[in-house]
Amino acid sequence: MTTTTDLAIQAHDLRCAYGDFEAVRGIDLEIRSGEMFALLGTNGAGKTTTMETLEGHRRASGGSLSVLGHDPYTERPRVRPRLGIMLQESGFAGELTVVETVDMWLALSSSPLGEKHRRADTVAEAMDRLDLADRADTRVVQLSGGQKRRLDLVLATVTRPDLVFLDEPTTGLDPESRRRTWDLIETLRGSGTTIVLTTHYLEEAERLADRIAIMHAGRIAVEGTLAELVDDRPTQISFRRPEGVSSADIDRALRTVIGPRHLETVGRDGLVLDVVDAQQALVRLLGWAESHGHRLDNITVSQASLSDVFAQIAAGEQKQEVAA
Ligand SMILES: Nc1ncnc2c1ncn2[C@@H]1O[C@H](COP(=O)(O)OP(=O)(O)OP(=O)(O)O)[C@@H](O)[C@H]1O
Repeated sequence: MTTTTDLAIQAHDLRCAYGDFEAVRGIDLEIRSGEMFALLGTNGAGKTTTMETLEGHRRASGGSLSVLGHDPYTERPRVRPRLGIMLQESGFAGELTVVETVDMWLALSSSPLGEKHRRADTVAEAMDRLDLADRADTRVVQLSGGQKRRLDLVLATVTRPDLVFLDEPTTGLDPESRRRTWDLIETLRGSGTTIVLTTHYLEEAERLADRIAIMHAGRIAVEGTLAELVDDRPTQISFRRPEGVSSADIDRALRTVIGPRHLETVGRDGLVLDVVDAQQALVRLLGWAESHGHRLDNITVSQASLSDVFAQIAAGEQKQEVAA
């Protein structure tokens, strides 16, 4: 059982409004200490508003919220020193060098890492971790987009916060930089830091997050581990219709032998079956082909993914728009 003290963030019926418009419409969140939690959502779902409220930048318009045991808005001085925040857009002074920027950030932050010698060690270590050591004396204005993003991450984590908010940490990075950033985020989590992440890259959430919530229209549509989110979704088996077998014949045979949840023809002769038990369906499919002397080409089996879950939520959105 999770006790309240294990929770870094606890929200109940949290609401956030812009004037009369309620952007966040009553969400419940329980994020455990040391957990990596991904907050995803369709466009305009309310992720940024939620993050800003959790960070203490915005006052909730309803419900209750506790971050590290305090109200992040009214008790900001108690919460802020323990937070690291990586924003989507950083406002660095371009004329400062990388090391000056990190040093100034530490000096301004209310973190306990105040002493000068410890500060120097911390800056060097952080820059090293993020492959920015050879850019220490480069002016920020001269950094590439990817290097700026890594500097954002240095600033969010250099004070060794208990709770870090990462807002789209790998947007604009090439695949190699993205992978390196993922490694760093995993190292951060390994050190016991609680991390709340937003991202538009679903594979990023799949790879990094312990639990995932997908928001839609101000509410949390689904929430759980990746396995919980995809578990009751069908697996897809696809293959090419064997030569000499008509669509009607194969349709009849597959419905009898496998009984798929859904059967679809793709293109001229591609077939896609949604099945619940992939192993059983495959055995039956191959048995049927063998016994009838058919050859099945291009067989693929694909497990349901986060993108299927996301697509279904987004499709619900389109239906609502049409109905509206
Ligand atoms: N300052 C504001 N004033 C009025 N409405 C706002 C304001 N900021 C955001 N909204 C609205 O609140 C809703 C949620 O916006 P929010 O930026 O939190 O969504 P999001 O999930 O981060 O979206 P996206 O992924 O598209 O960036 C949207 O309908 C948006 O238009």
